[in-house]
Amino acid sequence: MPTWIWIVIIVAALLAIALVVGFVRYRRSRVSLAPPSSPAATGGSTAPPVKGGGYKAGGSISFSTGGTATADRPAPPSAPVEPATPQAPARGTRPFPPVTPETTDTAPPRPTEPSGAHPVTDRPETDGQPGVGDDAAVPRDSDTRSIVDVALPDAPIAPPVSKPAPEVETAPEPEVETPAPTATAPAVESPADETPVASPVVEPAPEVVLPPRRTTEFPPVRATPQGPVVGVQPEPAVEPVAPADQTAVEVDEIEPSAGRLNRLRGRLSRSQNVFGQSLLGLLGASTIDEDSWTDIEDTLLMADLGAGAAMEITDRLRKEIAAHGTTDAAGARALLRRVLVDAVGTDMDRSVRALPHDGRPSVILVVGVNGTGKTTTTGKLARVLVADGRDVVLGAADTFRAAAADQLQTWGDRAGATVVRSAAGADPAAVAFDAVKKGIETNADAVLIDTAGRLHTKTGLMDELGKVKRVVEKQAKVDEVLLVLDATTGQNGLVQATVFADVVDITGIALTKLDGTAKGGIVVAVQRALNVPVKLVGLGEGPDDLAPFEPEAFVDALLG
Ligand SMILES: Nc1nc2c(ncn2[C@@H]2O[C@H](COP(=O)(O)OP(=O)(O)OP(=O)(O)O)[C@@H](O)[C@H]2O)c(=O)[nH]1
Repeated sequence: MPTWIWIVIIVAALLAIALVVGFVRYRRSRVSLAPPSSPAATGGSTAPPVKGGGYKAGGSISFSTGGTATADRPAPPSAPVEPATPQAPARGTRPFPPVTPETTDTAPPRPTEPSGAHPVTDRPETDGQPGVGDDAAVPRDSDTRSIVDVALPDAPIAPPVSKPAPEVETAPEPEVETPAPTATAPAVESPADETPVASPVVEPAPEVVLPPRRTTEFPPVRATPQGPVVGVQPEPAVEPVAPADQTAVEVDEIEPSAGRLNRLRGRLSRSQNVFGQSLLGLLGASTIDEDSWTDIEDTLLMADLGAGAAMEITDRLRKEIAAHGTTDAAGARALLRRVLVDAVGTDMDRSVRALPHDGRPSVILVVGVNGTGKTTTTGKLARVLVADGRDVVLGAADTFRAAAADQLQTWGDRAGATVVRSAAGADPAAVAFDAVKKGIETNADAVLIDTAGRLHTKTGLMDELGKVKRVVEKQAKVDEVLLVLDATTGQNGLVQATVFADVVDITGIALTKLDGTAKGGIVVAVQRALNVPVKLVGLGEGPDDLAPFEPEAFVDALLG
């Protein structure tokens, strides 16, 4: 036979082999899912369809003591930690979606911004990226945006709060007569110079009115003339203190924290179902091909999981479906649930270190960018503690925004917690010091310190938070540094979170406004970026809309 015939035969044979191999590989990359006609038809698949999808976490917020254990970092998440900069995927086939500056785009002009303009426009070097001190939401510096504007949901009449009425106290004599520094520019000081300046504490004396009455709104906070000044009066930077008229305040009935999540059922699923339904829609298709996997990864990215997590979840889901030979939508859904729960992490200590130890109150610093919900979360947490029978002192160390102390005062009054505050513009560290001092003197269980986040430079933030922490630790250990993050700001919030983590040792995250976003994947992203667990989630503006974060309930709500 001539040579050319042999060559033709060999080439034809090679082509045939290549075709067969290509077809087999193509078939393997497709996963066919079809609804089972019967259990037998599905090989006895037992995964039941998940119903409801509401946030059904059964537990209450769990508290623990700090003490020596608090020096330890929480256990790392099961998944590997991504680099701190979320825009730089560790490995990836697609670039991370650009950060959408939706907040800065849509935020109205800030009338009370000191410079008269948004800081982003002031800082061209940021290239439009958010920075420390940028508002997470529409700025609310005016007195018109405080908790007094928030309507409370109807609450059933509950038994009276069985806490003793806090004593009416006069402001203590300041221990140090050194002039207080003005708060506009906290100076970097050596530890030796950080003897806190006793601020002119305006001690509220919440009057407990028994029996408690059903209330649906906070009474307006009425300004009263400034009381006599004790000690050295710091320069008021914004406006004089307008303490609440205590006689007008009633103590709320507070819902017990246990079981309250039933009331929040559905809040999360309503906002997140876009994400969950998209994923389930893709997985429920009759075939899942390469394009489907790409769409699944994109959906995870759009939910703000971060590039690394989105790719890992997609890869693992793909492998699991292939390994289990899953051929039905319910089975694929069960696998998706398991993969997502693992990504969120079930082995992290999510208890809030709010219980006293060593004969001293626990101290919790609440930090975060302004507008994220720090004051609200501080107030909500105080309510949970008080409902659990704890004595709580609140420190209004957010002295930057004039209304912040009033807002916290209202939360404290309504919950029956003591509030330590000072004039606007006072040294936040002095207020924090006074609050802890008060907590120790009154044998309180927990001192929650609300701090300001409006600092336009990392150095300023470091100076202020660092000083607050150091000054507090002259008296008691800081057991928990709770970073409050606004879930609606997504990756923007994540950038700011990493800055805070550089400044203080964050021990827990409170993710607020999860009721208003479909980007619940930020839970995974922020845990990976900071290596710190999400401990609390805010699911509404109501006073009891704070819930413990429970991975499985959260994922169930995502999947609707
Ligand atoms: N929907 C919703 N709104 C929330 C939640 N948490 C807080 N908010 C609202 O977010 C807004 C800002 O809350 P604040 O507690 O004042 O925020 P902040 O971080 O203390 O702000 P600054 O004092 O300016 O630093 C308020 O209108 C709150 O009612 C939440 O979980 N869900």
